[in-house]
Amino acid sequence: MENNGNDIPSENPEIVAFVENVQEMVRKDPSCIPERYIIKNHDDRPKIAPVALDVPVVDLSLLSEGNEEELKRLDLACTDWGFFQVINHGVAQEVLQRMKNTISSFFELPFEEKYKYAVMSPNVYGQAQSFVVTEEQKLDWADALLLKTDASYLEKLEYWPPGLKDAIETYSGEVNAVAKRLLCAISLTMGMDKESLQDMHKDALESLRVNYYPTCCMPHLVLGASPHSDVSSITILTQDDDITGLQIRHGEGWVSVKPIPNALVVNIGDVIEIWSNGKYKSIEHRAVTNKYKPRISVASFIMPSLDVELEPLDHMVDPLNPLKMYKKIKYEDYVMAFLKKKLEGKAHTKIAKVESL
Ligand SMILES: O=C(O)CCC(=O)C(=O)O
Ligand SMILES: [Fe+2]
Repeated sequence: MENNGNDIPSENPEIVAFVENVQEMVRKDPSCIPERYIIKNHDDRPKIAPVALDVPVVDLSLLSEGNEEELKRLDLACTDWGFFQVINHGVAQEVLQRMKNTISSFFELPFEEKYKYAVMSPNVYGQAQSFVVTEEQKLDWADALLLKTDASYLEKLEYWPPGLKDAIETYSGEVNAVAKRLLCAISLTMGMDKESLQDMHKDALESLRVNYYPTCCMPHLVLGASPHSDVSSITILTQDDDITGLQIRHGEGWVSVKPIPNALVVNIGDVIEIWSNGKYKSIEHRAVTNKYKPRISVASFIMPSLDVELEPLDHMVDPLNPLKMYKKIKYEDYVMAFLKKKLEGKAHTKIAKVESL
């Protein structure tokens, strides 16, 4: 492993993730882009202004009232896009703003301060990729702070960077409430009782990933986040209002998710794709960088408990969708397999796919 002074020693040789801190690298020399970040294949390089289409927007207050038209909009969004922006979600603008400000302040701290959180398992701060499995593997132009935010970890606040505690606790409490309301609406659109998905998230896990994408002098050569789908049930994302960075696969190409101020971006994760037998899509997405301004995004992953056995729900295997696309797999095994591989689009979903498909 190359040592440039930012390497974080790790007891675990498997974790070579903390090779370099991108923010520090850019601070020292904004014109330097090491080989390991440059995407060789031209087709995989990001197009900064791809297809101009807007992802669907849904109104959570209407969904929670059971508005039929809005539920239909949600159903289409989950089927055709796998992504949607949520407005009227009830999270106060101040809560979102405080979260973003607090995160910005954290990333402005000297490296040595942030570094203290690098090895404080279960939370980590460091290079954005959790597992870098080969020396050749391309690295993402990003740093990340990973925090477990479900009830069992909220008690272990000593792991949390001071100053972030209050903002994150308030924010994740509110996001949790949004998640519950969304799970109710999605239960309905999947033809189940309102409480069904919530019941399937007893002892749910939740983790929060704060992504920090430093500026890059040649944004067309690197990716902030490599294409991947999330292993969650749903992911709820807050992003900077004035920078477009998230792109999702749609049709033949990539579509930018243009921020709507104070809206939350939600995507269907692999768990709901499996439960719905592929009707709802866990769509590949990636993040691009820019020359002008660092970008922050905060992703909350809502996940079932690790001992849940995933497989398509019986009623989702219907005459329209008669073949089971996924076999039974324990969620823990699914997540572990994901973590051991480098991010490669939807390659990790293969472990749950029925072979003949
Ligand atoms: O920064 C973004 O917009 C995307 C982040 C993301 O996909 C993730 O953290 O899983
Ligand atoms: Fe993601």
